[in-house]
Amino acid sequence: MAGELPSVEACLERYIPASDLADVKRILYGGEARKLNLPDAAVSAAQERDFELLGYGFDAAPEQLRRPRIVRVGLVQNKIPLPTDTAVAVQVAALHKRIEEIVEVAAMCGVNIVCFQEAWTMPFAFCTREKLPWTEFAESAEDGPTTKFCQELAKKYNMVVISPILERDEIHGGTLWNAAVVISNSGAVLGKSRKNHIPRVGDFNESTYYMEGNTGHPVFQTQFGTIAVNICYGRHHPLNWLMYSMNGAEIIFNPSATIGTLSESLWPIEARNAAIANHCFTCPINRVGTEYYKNAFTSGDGGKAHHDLGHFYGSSYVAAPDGSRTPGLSRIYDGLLVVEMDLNLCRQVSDIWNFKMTGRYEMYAKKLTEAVQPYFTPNIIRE
Ligand SMILES: NC(=O)NCCC(=O)O
Repeated sequence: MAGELPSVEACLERYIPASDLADVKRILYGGEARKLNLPDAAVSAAQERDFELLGYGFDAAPEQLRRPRIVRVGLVQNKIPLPTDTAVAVQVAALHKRIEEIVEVAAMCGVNIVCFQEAWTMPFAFCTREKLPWTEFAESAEDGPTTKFCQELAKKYNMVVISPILERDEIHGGTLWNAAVVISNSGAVLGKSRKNHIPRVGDFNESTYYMEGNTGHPVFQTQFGTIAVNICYGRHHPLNWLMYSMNGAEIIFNPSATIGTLSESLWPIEARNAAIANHCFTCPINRVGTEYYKNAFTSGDGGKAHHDLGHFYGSSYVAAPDGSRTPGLSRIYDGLLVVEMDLNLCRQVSDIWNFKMTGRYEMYAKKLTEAVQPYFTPNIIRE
């Protein structure tokens, strides 16, 4: 979008004096992330295919009894390639094609686990409150065309694929869900994780389409690490992150769709804080671009009807358990962020900070059990 700042990091690089830049990065990002050497073929393919390609690495200290557990994750952010009034099947096919060309580059970069953005096969059309044609984008998580497409990618590239889609569950009355399908590198569907928290903010009218998820906090044991998916608005709920961590997640992906005016100042904080609080890696991903709808819609606030939800600001990044983080991908371009991580860092940081040992979970569990009762009285001490 014309006039949008391409990237905060590029701005810092350009305007902070060289003598101060290392300190600024240490304070803002927890240090200068190690740059990955990505293959020339991948760099030129990304250029030809018109997307940004960045690579960083997080290291852990060598241990005597455990070998390093190195994994490469790939975070994909993209615009919708076609106008929102193009035929549904044509839009889906164009998105499959776009993702295929990005995943091919991810494979060249040695990515083991790739994750796409929330509802990646469609425009984020829930703002409109119209049912058709948007509900036609919904597919079976188990054997829909997008899952089949991702299974082929997973087998071809020996890669775990996380595919967040609008799910139609035919077995339960054709209900709709916002779900992430997790496909093993063998090509088998490992399972799905449904979005637990549905936004009721601004034009994010998702509650018109689907309900809060009923799959809890599943964690998937893959060949490359133990992973979970906390979809978008769940990012604002610290206990949601905690529960994935309680189930043993070492990497929590956060595929999202969110806009500048609402959440951009929260974006660098929430997932990074979750990585710190839970001794794990977190991977927030956001789409890019502004999606235009032919029929105007209102926000129910007396304001003018409008044709778009706002600017999706990308800025996908990875945060590590020690609180350091990579720079973000661009705010406006499609991109692939490749991040190498040694999962041994999770336990190493846990042994330093001990949040799992010092957390007073019993006390919280007891009080929360009381607090959700209708006749709860808060413990306020007055004079
Ligand atoms: N997709 C979604 O849940 N967006 C809500 C806005 C936000 O969480 O920033």
